Amino acid sequence: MKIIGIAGGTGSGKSTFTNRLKAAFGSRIAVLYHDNYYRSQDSVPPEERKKVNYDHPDALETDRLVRDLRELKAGNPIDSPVYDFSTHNRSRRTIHIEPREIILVEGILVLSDPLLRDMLDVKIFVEADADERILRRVIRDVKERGRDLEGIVDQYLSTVKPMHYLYVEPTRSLADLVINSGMNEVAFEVMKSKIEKWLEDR
Ligand SMILES: Nc1ncnc2c1ncn2[C@@H]1O[C@H](COP(=O)(O)OP(=O)(O)O)[C@@H](O)[C@H]1O
Ligand SMILES: Nc1ccn([C@@H]2O[C@H](COP(=O)(O)O)[C@@H](O)[C@H]2O)c(=O)n1
Repeated sequence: MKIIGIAGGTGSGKSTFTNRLKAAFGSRIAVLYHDNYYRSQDSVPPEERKKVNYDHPDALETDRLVRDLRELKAGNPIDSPVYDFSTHNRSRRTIHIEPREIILVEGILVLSDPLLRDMLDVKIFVEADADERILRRVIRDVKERGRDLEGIVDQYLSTVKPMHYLYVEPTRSLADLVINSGMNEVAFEVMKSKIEKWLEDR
């Protein structure tokens, strides 16, 4: 089994790149989203949840993600948690994931944790200008994550932006490949060929 990590700032195009690879290989690839491992906040009142720093590594249960990857590597299925951004909490659902030859792990901080990073066979960092990333995030958070403009701006200035420069951006230098867009055709072809080779060699 090979594990590919896809990191990068919010709105950089991580999901875009991940989804293109997934679409090319279908059921031979499984995807684990680090976002699904945001900590459960059952005991935190809804108003308080909005104030949490979700861009700090401590907001994520990365040790559970590492355990799940180890299980998959050992040939065992896992039940991944599912996160609900509209309630800032884990949903009651889980996703059953069977071991696959290729696993993609996507999230802003997947290159930040040393244990997780050491499990990755390829480390990718997707970059995009900060203004483009925040503009994309505004549209996405309003349309898909139940947020309002004022809240998005407050959160961006108070936590998302400073944490990006503290924890996300420094992991760029740890990547094997830095790509300038999730739509980058050359990077897609390179990764597609690499995955095809892995699958042939099995
Ligand atoms: N190169 C691009 N050009 C235009 N829009 C893009 C590009 N890359 C991503 N997007 C759009 O920006 C939004 C955020 O991209 P996404 O891949 O979800 O980012 P991330 O997973 O890094 O937060 C999505 O609506 C996506 O369609
Ligand atoms: N309750 C939450 C949890 C996380 N976020 C934000 O999600 C961003 C990471 O996801 P991307 O798809 O944008 O990479 C991260 O920047 C967190 O701020 C949130 O808003 N609410």
